[in-house]
Amino acid sequence: MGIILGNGNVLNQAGELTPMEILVEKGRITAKGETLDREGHEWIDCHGGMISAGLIDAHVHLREPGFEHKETIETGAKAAVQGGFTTVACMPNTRPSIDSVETVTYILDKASEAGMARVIPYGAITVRQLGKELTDFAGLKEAGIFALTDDGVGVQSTAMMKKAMQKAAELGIAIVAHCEDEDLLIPGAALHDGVVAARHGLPGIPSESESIHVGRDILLAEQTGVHYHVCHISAKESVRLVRDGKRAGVNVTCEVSPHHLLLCDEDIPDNLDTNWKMNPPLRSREDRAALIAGLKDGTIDMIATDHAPHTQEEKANGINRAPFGIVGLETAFPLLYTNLVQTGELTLKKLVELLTVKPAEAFKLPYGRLEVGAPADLTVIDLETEKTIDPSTFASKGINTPFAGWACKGWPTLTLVDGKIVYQNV
Ligand SMILES: NC(=O)N[C@@H](CC(=O)O)C(=O)O
Ligand SMILES: [Zn+2]
Ligand SMILES: [Zn+2]
Repeated sequence: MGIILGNGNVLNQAGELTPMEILVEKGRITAKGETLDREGHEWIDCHGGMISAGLIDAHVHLREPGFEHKETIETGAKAAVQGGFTTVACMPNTRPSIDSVETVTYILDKASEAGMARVIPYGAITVRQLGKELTDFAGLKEAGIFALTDDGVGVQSTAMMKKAMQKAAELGIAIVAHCEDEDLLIPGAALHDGVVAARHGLPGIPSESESIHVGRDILLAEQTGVHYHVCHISAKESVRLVRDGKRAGVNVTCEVSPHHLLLCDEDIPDNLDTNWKMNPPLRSREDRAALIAGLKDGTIDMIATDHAPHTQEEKANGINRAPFGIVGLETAFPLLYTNLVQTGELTLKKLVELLTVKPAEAFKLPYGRLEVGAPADLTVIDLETEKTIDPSTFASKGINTPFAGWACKGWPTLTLVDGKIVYQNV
């Protein structure tokens, strides 16, 4: 017996929503058609929602092992499916960091116990993410890592980055970079080095602290031939460097977060609420415009949330001492749909691609496509009902978001992973 998703619509090649039923059997999509034979199958009413391939997030922090007070693999994977994400790639800045086969195995076991979203762990580039010694790339690959990154910190040494890229290229693994040159950081700086930091008399985080690493690494990627991916791109100069790198034939991709697309430093409230503190910081209005332009012209390959849960106590430490980071899994699609698609900045088709097939293509994942034969990772989204973002409804332990109270359409109502219903709210 299979499951038919009925009374739903899918995007066609032209980007129009057209009625379509989807049959799911034994974890795969086995048929698509305007009306399918219901005989012997369970029929689920999608209430006119959009049926899409499950969303993919190449950048989340699940905090386990070590920081279970912020999030666990179970709560994070549950937050993922509640947000329509069926695959999430989790970052290695845990304790211990994901720098050993044991920790990779631990995470994969916990994720399959949770039985929610697929969780694909990143391996650390350097041991304990200290930037001093490369991890065992081949061993980590064998254990099942998604790609390599030291996200949370930048790889400071150019020589170390070059060595990492050479080795990763040999093994066919991507190097994914948190771009931040610590030489250019002022301790305690929390906001972008721009008008808002200046108005508050605060030290700022300059755009060059990011873009210098982006430029350096694109040159190294050109040399080594590795697939190089830039995390949470935020500065207009970084976008330009990636655009030029692509033009020059370098194998470079990048992601942008929903918050950098939707907010800029001028939106930060005067009380300096720490839910507006994240790394990289919200940059200027011009940077935000450059990110949207980069999405439109294909320079930016995908949207990734950088879901970074922290506790209320940690976030209550004031703008200088609170940790960087905001949650994103449960608000990404509604926010982007409402504030980029409904406003006419992006088409719905483009938004869905940026969250499905584009990350799948960049990282050669077998997900993200609504095709017969593909794994049945599916998301149904209600594009009509408006609801207000309410952190008390989050499955995540983190409620650190600057978007509480925003009215949005585009809420996921049904999520299937591997043919199993893991979230349903209809
Ligand atoms: N983005 C953030 O502001 N914080 C991330 C670290 C990171 O993504 O660099 C975290 O782990 O909390
Ligand atoms: Zn980062
Ligand atoms: Zn991150």
